[in-house]
Amino acid sequence: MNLLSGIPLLLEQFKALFKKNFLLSWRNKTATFLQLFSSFFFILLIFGINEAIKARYSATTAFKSVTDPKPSIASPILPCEEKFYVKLPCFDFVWSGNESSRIQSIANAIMANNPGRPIPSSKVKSFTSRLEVDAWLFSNPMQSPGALHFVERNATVISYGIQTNSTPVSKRGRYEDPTFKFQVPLQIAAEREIARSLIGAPNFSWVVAFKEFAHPANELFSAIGTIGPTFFLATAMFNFVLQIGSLVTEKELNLRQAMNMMGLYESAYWLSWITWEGITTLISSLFLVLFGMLFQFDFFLKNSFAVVFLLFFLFELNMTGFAFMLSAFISKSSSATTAGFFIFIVGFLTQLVTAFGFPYKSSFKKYFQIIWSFFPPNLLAKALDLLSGATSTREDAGVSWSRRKECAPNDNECVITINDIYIWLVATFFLWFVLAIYFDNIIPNAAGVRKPVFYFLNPRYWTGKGGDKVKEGGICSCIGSVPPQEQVTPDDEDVLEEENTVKHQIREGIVDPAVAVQIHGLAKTYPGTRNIGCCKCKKTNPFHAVKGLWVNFAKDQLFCLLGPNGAGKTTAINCLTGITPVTIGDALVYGHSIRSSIGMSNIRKLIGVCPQFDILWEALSGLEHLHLFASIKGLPPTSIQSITQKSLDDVKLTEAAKVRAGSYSGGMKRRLSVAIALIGDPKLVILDEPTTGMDPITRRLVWDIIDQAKKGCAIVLTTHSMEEADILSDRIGIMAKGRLRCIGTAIRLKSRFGSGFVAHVSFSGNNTGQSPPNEDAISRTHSEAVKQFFKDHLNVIPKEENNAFLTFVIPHDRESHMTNFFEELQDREREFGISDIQLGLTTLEEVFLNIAKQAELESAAAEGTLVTLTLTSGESVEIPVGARFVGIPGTESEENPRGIMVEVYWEQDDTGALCISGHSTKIPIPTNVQPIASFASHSGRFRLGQRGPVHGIVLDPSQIDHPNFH
Ligand SMILES: Nc1ncnc2c1ncn2[C@@H]1O[C@H](COP(=O)(O)OP(=O)(O)OP(=O)(O)O)[C@@H](O)[C@H]1O
Repeated sequence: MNLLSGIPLLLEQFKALFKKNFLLSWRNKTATFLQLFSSFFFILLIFGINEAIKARYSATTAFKSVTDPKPSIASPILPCEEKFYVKLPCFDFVWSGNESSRIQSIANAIMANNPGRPIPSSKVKSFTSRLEVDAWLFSNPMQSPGALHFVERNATVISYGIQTNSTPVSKRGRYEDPTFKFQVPLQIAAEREIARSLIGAPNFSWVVAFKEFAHPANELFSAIGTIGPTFFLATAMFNFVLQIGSLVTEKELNLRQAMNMMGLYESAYWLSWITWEGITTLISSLFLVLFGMLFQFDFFLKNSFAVVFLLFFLFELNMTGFAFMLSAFISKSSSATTAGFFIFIVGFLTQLVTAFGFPYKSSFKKYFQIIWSFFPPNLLAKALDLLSGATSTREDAGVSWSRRKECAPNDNECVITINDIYIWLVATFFLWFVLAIYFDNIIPNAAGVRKPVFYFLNPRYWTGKGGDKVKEGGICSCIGSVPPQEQVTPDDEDVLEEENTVKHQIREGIVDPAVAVQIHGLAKTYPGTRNIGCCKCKKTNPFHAVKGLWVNFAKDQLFCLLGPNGAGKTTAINCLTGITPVTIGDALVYGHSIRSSIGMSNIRKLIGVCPQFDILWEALSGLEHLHLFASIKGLPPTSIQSITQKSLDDVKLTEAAKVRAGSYSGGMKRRLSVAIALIGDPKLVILDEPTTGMDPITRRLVWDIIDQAKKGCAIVLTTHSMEEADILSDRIGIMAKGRLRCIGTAIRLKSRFGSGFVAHVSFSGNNTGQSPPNEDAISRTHSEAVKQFFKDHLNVIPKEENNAFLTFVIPHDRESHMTNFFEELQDREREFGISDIQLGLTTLEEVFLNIAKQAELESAAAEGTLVTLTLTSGESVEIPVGARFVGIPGTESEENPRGIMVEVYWEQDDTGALCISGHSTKIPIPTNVQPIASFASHSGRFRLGQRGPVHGIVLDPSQIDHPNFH
């Protein structure tokens, strides 16, 4: 099939990723709703606050246009109880000057002539002097709203003064104005009665009225200008948090890595995100402006639509770029909200500072303005200030599109215009976007790999001819020097032969057309790092995970890589897929080197990978996953539909094709991962534990699929299921401790590393142990006879036995006697009471365990790892992990001059580590058997009567040939 490449592939990938982004947003409706419509709630809130403030000032005419102001007549002296805050008993007024009878009569006239309410004398208090009044006011606060001080200068001059409590107080949202409520009535009454007294006309009078100026309605408070920056920043934060969350989730769940492995172009990835976010930003800004107009804010109605819309669009777009940049530093999607909250708080504070005039005033240095403008919320605050200033009064016309480059109407300083703010927002958006891509490259990805800090200075990077060299560890971590790996010649003849074949092919330049992947000397050392964190220094040691792998993977074959946990299988696979850089050596996949970036990009077109853990979007269906990965691989768009349908049929997911992967069972997810790996007929398929979590029926189905996929491609499979390896593989390699320990077909491995053949003899009759005593005795006789027969002919004793069956392990060296032996045994079946004889090779599991034990033994020898073997007889000895034959120190006697030994049985625990499961009966150590040299240093030190552990003597298994041990 011809796959797309170049620009058509880029476009196809872009379309598929854009669709994926759309589907993810569509499925996450609540988040998308908030992203698009959160502005409505904030505009509604601003509207509510605006209305509340207007209502608060409703008593004033400030918000109304007044052309013909109405006079208001000054009120009489009010009862003191009408003061908002007063202490009872209270006085309507107090006065001084009561030594003068004339003043006395003026005060009495004030009380008697108060319009509509003569004041009783109990509500008035008189004093001789002003000082006495002050003393009384001081000791009786809040008991009188005002005081009058009269002084009779001479017959024609009476002077007076007024004191009022001028502190304005409010009650239920209404302010009390002490001047108009108490001072003016007292003043009018005092002047009136003084005038009457001086001119001697008791009815002399005049009217005083007050009028405000005629004035247009004022927009005294601009809610948008004052609280708008904070609220619109909050609106943008919804987008911000969701964008960081989406980007980081793809990194965190290795989804991006999976797409990269399948050949995703970085450019398609970024382009799809920025386009999608650009569209959502455009729509949400449009809604914001429309909601503003709907609520009839002058800000939105008077300023040109284009001016306001462009401001919000560019601001939100800028915040998107900012989110992209920050996402490079965040590795957990759950941290997105924290990052968003932090930016909001910082933005809120800097906007507050901006609202106070910093730094957009001519008095501030230019560089303050430049630094301040790098943070988008500050630019928004300034723009909102300018635009709301341009609509602060009814007469202001706002900023039109053509006037965006001019100073805003009420901006006297004119340090920055709306157009300047647009330019800043666009420029910094590109800056954030470029930084986002840069940081994404130089900050370690999920596999701990990054590009060098100055990678962009390498011309080869831009020409696409390499320059994609990667590094391991963070920027702030010092990678220690990688210690060289010692070159070890394989012990195993097959592994050595494979190594020599590969070396020969390389030396002679032989290109074997049957070979799909040629791995030569591939080694991977995870470097030790020293991370300098905030308060601590984290140090890790270098670790040799793969120690020189030489192997060919043939076309049309399945190579199964087995090995205990931590053997280095996944590391080797990650090197092949380009996730992890190799330390030494190389691999050629269909001739393309994994060490070259061009080679790697060609390899990505050839491979399909089913990773160890399912890498799927919970919200996308199986069909959508296959469509996406088919497009990433570059399958022609016309064929995608039929190919994906077939893939789904193959893995029996047709019925669940449209169900979201999040609701798939573990087995269904694995099947989908296998289908993704096989889509587009890759030439090399890498399946890392593909059948984990599958039930036996589904597992068999997947085995069939894998078996069929072998045609035309090479498959590398890792598994912990020996049955799977046995059934599927053409060749098996078992790795342990980073090295290939054995290689060959399943039969070859069994015959070379298994302990031989397993014979299973079952007896007829009731052998359950419930049989009558005479029958029981007969079956015991049969059993003893068969045991003797095996002992006499093959020199083996049963490995397992009960009344119903006997199991014997027959070593390979007795293979020549077996034909005659079993013929005779079959002939004498009736005589021995045998119902069934089964003969088979030992299992792959046994081979695996033997190899694992051997590797553990080697590493224990190197590292000196010991475990305690407690014998059934009660003694304890320390033995290296994996040791099979162990001599017990201190058991030497005349009868057994070399002492006693046991065979130790090992099994693997849940974590794959070896642990002791039991031991054989004790037998004398044969004279020819020697301890293994590498363990001699701590073997056999007999400590009877001394402190400290007793170390067992590790004996060489190749020298032991005792029937008890087979
Ligand atoms: N990034 C890393 N840094 C340091 N050591 C690592 C890193 N990744 C893996 N290792 C170590 O390398 C060794 C091999 O790991 P690997 O995952 O390749 O084993 P495996 O054979 O695939 O095991 P499993 O069967 O459990 O998947 C392990 O000891 C592991 O701890």
